[in-house]
Amino acid sequence: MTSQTAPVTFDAFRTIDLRGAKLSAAELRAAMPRSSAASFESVAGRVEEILDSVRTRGFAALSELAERFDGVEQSHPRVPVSALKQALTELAPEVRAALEESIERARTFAQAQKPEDVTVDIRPGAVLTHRWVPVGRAGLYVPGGLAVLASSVVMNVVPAQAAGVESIAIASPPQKEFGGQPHPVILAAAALLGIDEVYAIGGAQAIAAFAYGVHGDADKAPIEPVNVVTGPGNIYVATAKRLVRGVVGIDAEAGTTEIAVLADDTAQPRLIAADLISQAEHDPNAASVLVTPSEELAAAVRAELSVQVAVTRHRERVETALSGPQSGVILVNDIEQGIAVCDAYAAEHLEIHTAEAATVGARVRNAGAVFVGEYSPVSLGDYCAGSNHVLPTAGTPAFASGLGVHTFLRSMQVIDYSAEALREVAGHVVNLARAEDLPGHGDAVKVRFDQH
Ligand SMILES: NC(=O)c1ccc[n+]([C@@H]2O[C@H](COP(=O)([O-])OP(=O)(O)OC[C@H]3O[C@@H](n4cnc5c(N)ncnc54)[C@H](O)[C@@H]3O)[C@@H](O)[C@H]2O)c1
Ligand SMILES: N[C@H](CO)Cc1c[nH]c[nH+]1
Ligand SMILES: [Zn+2]
Repeated sequence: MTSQTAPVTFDAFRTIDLRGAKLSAAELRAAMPRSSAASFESVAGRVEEILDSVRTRGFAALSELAERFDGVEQSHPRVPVSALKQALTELAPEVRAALEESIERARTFAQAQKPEDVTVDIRPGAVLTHRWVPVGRAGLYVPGGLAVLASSVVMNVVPAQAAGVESIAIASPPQKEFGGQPHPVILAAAALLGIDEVYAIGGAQAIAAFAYGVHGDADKAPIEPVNVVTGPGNIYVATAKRLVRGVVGIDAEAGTTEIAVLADDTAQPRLIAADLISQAEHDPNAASVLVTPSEELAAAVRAELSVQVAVTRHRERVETALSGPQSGVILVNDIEQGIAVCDAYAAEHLEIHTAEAATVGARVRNAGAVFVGEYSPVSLGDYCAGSNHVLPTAGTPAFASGLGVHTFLRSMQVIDYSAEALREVAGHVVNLARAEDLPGHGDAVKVRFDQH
């Protein structure tokens, strides 16, 4: 293990020492570093108010919220198609080339994810099909607060298109310096993917507009409600998605970014520090966590953080994120306990920097995505791996999945029995209906075979 030595170490990156601790599953989960500042509970009340105001007052509420949160005046949030075309024309060639590469890789992976329909002859003449159907309309959120994430256009749109969604709309916050439109690279990415329905709406209000729709009038074209809302965002966006779930489907609560790194003494502190910083720069509430049995590595990563944080572009944001209660080093006895800790934490991104990294990675159950070895950094997945960067956060990777083609598909069972096939099983249907005291069910089968 080599490292530049630094005069000071990043002491604000705190330690949780779990070596020797005998904790139940619930105690282990409770010991994980989490922020209460950016939690569902802390913002749910305010987000509910925003959702209600958009649901009940439509465009008037959207325009007030755009002024309050984004500092722009807005009469209608729809971005003209001409602005999308112009943004694409003016897109820097190297950014266009990078977006095209990102699209190409994401599309290859998305196409391969498409599930096949399954048809089974349960008995002669009794045919069942498990059919996959794309949702009709999807609303995709693209962040544009602290950073404008044009890459999230690719991550949202590509799987929706691969699934066959017919109607796709995008929302992203209005930017004051761009006349109240979303950032031009976001518009260009949408145009590159052939999307022409884009709204300059940010935060929880965008999720509300998609979930409930917005009524139009003589001057204002409506925003049609969608079936599924997807995409990443800050705590307001993630909370809004949880609250509208049920009115619409959602991908996952893809909220404030997290990275966990599981590492042993074969790891390079310089790379780990860079990766922790790369995700901390998303948000002051972002979480960067190192899980290791090596005190020496932990000290070396702290020293590297001191060096690298001092010169990073978003230093203040990164320092806040790294020194928050959601970040730090977790010391464990060995990699075995490290895996248990990573499963309890359930990070959005988990990097494995250990000997036999692929074998260790394969043993992890709970993570949004696993990045194996030192040449698979999260930044690669953020832009160009081909995998999707819209991933569950805040412990939800224990049950939720990242964005993919499946997000935009639902399955439907198709039942097709012939007369003979129904006759064969009719007695069992009648008997089960009788057992449930629902004889009408049995009669609905018998009537088909009654002589008139
Ligand atoms: N999990 C993932 O897959 C993933 C991927 C990319 C980014 N992210 C996360 O997305 C987030 C992007 O956040 P962002 O803020 O930069 O952009 P954003 O677009 O998510 O949020 C900006 C909007 O937040 C709203 N807002 C701001 N302050 C508010 C307040 N006090 N009350 C109510 N609403 C308010 C405003 O409407 C604003 O338009 C980051 O937290 C980043 O870590 C997550
Ligand atoms: N790391 C983010 C997911 O949490 C995705 C992203 C987009 N651009 C840069 N990073
Ligand atoms: Zn990122």
